[in-house]
Amino acid sequence: MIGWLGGAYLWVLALHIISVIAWMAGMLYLPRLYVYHTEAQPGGEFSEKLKVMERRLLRAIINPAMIASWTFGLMLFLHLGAWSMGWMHVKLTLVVIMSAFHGYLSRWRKDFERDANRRSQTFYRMMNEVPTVLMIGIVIFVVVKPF
Ligand code: HEM
Repeated sequence: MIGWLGGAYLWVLALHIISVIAWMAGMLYLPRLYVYHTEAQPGGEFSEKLKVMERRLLRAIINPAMIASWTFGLMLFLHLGAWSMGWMHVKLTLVVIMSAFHGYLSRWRKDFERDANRRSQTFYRMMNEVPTVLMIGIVIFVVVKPF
């Protein structure tokens, strides 16, 4: 499989970076909406507006962008034969944690949807930092390739 993308490699890399930017934009913003949501009166106008924003952000941007990031990323992975690269193992581990965090964001959205959130604002403020830290690690491993 190594080199199978041929001249399309750079196009796939560009598509990977574009989809990763969209995924990260949503992952960085959604927990911030949850911070605001803890301040809203359940059933009130602000809360209902936040529910629509959260649902659209997750379904229209974050979910498709994650699928595209994985698809293009795995194409690059096969092209490079990246299983032999140490940095790639660390990057993939961090990306798997990012994907699991995506799953938690989705679960928490459903709690807000049902007016059933019981987590505090402090909790969401802390969770808000998780994708930032993961993203910094991923970019350092993929660009600097420390090992
Ligand atoms: C979803 C699963 C992912 C897979 C399987 C994957 C895999 C890859 C592979 C194999 C490359 C090519 C590396 C090279 O050309 O040297 C790459 C490039 C890149 N990836 Fe990912 N990636 C994923 C997600 C992410 C995420 C979440 C980020 C950022 C938060 C990211 C950021 C980058 C960047 C910035 C590059 C360009 C590096 C360069 O050309 O120097 N990737 N990725």
